[in-house]
Amino acid sequence: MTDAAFVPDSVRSTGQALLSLQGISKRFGGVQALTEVSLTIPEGAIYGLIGPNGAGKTTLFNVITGFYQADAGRRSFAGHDLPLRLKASAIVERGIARTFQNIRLFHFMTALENVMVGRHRCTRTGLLAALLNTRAAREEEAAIARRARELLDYVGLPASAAGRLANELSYGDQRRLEIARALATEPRLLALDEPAAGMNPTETAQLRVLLERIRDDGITVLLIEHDVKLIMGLCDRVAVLDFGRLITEGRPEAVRNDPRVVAAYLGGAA
Ligand SMILES: Nc1ncnc2c1ncn2[C@@H]1O[C@H](COP(=O)(O)OP(=O)(O)OP(=O)(O)O)[C@@H](O)[C@H]1O
Repeated sequence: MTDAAFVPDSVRSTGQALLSLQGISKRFGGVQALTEVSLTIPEGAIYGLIGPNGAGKTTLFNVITGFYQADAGRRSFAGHDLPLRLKASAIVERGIARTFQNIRLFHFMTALENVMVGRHRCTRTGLLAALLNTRAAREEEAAIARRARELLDYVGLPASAAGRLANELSYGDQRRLEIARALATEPRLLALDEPAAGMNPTETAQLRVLLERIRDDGITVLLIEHDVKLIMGLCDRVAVLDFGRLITEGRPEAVRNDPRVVAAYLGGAA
């Protein structure tokens, strides 16, 4: 059974909030996908979002990243209101970058070019300067390429991968490349939609090390993941959705033993 009066610890606590959601609801026709979800992601955390199939994880993720507009609720990011109507591109500009469950790279561009595309969102030189190939535009392009190479190295791709087409890379490397492209927008919150999906155990272990590094370098991480073992071992906090409601939220060891979570996953009553 869900507990409608549940208020997560992280909502009660003050300070350190990077992203706060209050009373977020979303309906698709006759389906109430989210009902008054409130949670706060503390800055500097790896924050996991789990729940059984159809619980509303992807919907909430899409609301956070501007791909869906919530019907009701409020949200704030880094102390500023983040209006529900903001589009995905505006959300990126505010400092939230995402990856996708099904890899969405530009497959016939090189790995380096894929990351440079992400970086171009942050450039200052205008289109006219780029077309005229001014010195400022050339210098900026060189700086973008330099930063893109750094990011490829940061996510663990070998230097030889930079010039290869994205679709020639291994699955695990494509996932890393997606993360590099998201990081190229210099986010404060990196939102990952099932980053370990389809990975073998070695790739998953490497991903874990990378995500901890990203967190330790000051970028907050949000992830949806079906690999509960990975979530429990990696996350600082975990939120659990069931039938569109937040049923519990807290440290992994507390969430793991919460009877509401056990019941949600087993499909029984708490
Ligand atoms: N675009 C949509 N149109 C209609 N219904 C939708 C849409 N997206 C999600 N839903 C419904 O909303 C509910 C929540 O779905 P959602 O995909 O958010 O769950 P989930 O927890 O991510 O599930 P899964 O783990 O299976 O990916 C489900 O009943 C789903 O069928």
